[in-house]
Amino acid sequence: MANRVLIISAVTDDVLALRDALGNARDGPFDVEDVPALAAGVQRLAAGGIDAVLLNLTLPDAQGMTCFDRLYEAACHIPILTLCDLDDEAQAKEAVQRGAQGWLSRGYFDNYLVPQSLRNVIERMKVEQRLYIAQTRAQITLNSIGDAVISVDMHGCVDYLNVAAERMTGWSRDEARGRRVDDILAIVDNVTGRPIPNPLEYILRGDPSADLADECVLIDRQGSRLPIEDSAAPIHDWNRHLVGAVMVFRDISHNVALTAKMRHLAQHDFLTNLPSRMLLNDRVSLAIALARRSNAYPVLLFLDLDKFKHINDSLGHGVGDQLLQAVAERLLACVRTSDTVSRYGGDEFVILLADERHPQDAALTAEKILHALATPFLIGEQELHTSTSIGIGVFPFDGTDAVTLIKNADTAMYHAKERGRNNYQFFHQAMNQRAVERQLIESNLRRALEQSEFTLHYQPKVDLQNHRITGVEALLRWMHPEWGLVQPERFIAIAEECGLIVPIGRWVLREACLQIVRWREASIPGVSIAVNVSAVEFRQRDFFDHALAILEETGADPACLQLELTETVLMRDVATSADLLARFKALGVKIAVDDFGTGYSSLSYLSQFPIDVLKIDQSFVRAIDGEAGKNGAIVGAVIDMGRNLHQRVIAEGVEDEEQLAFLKAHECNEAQGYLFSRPVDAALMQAMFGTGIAA
Ligand SMILES: Nc1nc2c(ncn2[C@@H]2O[C@@H]3COP(=O)(O)O[C@H]4[C@@H](O)[C@H](n5cnc6c(=O)[nH]c(N)nc65)O[C@@H]4COP(=O)(O)O[C@H]3[C@H]2O)c(=O)[nH]1
Repeated sequence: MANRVLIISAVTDDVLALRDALGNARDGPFDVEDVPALAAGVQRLAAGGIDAVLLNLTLPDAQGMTCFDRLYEAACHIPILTLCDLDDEAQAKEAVQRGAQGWLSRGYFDNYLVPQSLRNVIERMKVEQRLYIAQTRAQITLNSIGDAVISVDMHGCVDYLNVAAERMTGWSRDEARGRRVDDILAIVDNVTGRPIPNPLEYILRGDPSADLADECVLIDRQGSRLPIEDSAAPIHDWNRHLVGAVMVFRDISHNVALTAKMRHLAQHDFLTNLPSRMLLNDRVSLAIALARRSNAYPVLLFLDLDKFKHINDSLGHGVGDQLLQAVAERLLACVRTSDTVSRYGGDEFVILLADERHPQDAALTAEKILHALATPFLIGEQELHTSTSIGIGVFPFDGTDAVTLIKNADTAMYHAKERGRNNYQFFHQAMNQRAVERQLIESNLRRALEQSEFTLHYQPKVDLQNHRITGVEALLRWMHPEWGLVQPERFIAIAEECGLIVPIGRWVLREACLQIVRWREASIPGVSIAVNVSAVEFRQRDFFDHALAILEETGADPACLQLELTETVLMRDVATSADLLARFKALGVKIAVDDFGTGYSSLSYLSQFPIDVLKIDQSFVRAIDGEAGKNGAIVGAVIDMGRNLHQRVIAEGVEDEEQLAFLKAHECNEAQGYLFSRPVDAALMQAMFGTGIAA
């Protein structure tokens, strides 16, 4: 099929032959003024299937060139040939530059160019144009994608870079072209930092399956490091011969940063930013593995803040959190950067001294920590005092794996707590016996209720003006069939931890109410019995309902029942406590604040509760040391405060006459202690009501 060529010519004679040769062409003559019409015509014809446009380049000046521009524009997608004099090659080249896809010498026509040759030229030009379009499209695509593309020839020399590759390597296409690819970028393994051969080399060597590093880093012209993900593929010619390779890579710094952030979050404590329990385990395992090959003795310090719960409960979690952050900072300042300070949970911290050469040196670090935490913390307006108990476990003596080592350091920490807090203890095997005993007590406690192994003892409270018994405190005793009498100090805390305190507390309350009724029936009416209520019990939603049911069921007079709660328990949730106390008050039940002076309660809050009795903690009473002493001053102040708030003040743990004299001198209302009587069983107590108190 013949090609359809549009011939546009200002002078017709030199293209007439061509027109004749092609048979189906259209032509001029045309003038400059005709250009707009021609442009419209070209466009129309282009849509109708013109194969090529032949322009006669005889318009010499700038104005003429502008005309050509318009026509090229109108003939978009159609190959444009330019006809010119051989002598005026420069002019023809300019036309090509402006958009013509080729040019023909007028000499062709003078020599009677055969139509077939012209058709070949047109066909070639059409192919070239298609190639041009495809190439342009590929070029635009390659430059608009975010991935970098570099291709090399068979010698590994760069022959192409897209814009992203220019940006990421720091080399422009012109600068890079012809250089070896290794000169313009280096790739190293992100983990080992060792250079990795460029994947293009594998391809050129015919080894596309070679193992490439998962995490690699590109080093650019300036030496900056950029994490990348790459892939490479061979380039073949039409004979399927390898002629080069292309590498595509992308900047994954954002992903790497995100992954690192997520890993950090997973491995660190949100509040203090210290390594979490999980990361600590890894570090301990690693330290143990390294220690096996060196002379190191990794040491673990297990820390628990003393009385942190009091601070958290009475001053709120916000203050507690800030204190933990401040403690974390001080701990970090006590160790080397190669050591690990981790938050193990709540108020527990574990420190790994990974490279200790002399295990006994851990004692120095422990002392440093005790000293660092001894300075009060200023949180907002509050000056807070805390201390810590530290357990120390040393590899390999106290455990040869992370779990055992941490567990034993924890056990040693408990031992430090039992030793009066604010001290450190190295682990030794005997401590494990203590842990075993805890376990044993817990399992036996479960049985004790069903087997009726509990009983209540009573300790009298004495009016200091007339030495009359004003009431008693009920104190739980556990008669174990094999172990004999077990004191509350050995089992109450364990019962609280495992939740058994709830059924045990209900038993105590029922038994105390039954005793109120029994004494009433024995003609000793109006004996007030104080019952200890632990935090776990008080927090039970149905605590009030159960207490009410017990009062109703036993028929005990609520006015004879007194609930003893520590200030910490009351301050935990002030609104709920106030509500609950108001409900008990409405029944006629009395409220006493136990262990007063040991918590952090704000007096303004305390004054909001309907409290009948303040019980001064026995630690203050025991240390009454004369008017000038600090504890004496505290006891005196509490007595004054209770009097002003119209509350009765009871001093606990009164053991000697000197204490009694001091309390009397300060007009303390009541006292309780061995000076008057130890806790005794109900029968002995009943006898005491008849005979009175000796002291
Ligand atoms: N050194 C000395 N100690 C004196 C003196 N006078 C009384 N004590 C002891 O001090 C403790 C006073 O009870 P607490 O402070 O409520 O402290 C009680 C209380 O917190 C808890 N507890 C006892 N019974 C119960 C109970 O039924 N329920 C709950 N939740 N806790 C109880 O166990 C703690 C210890 O009870 P106990 O061993 O019976 O110890 C009693 C009592 O025997 C004294 O002059 N000198």
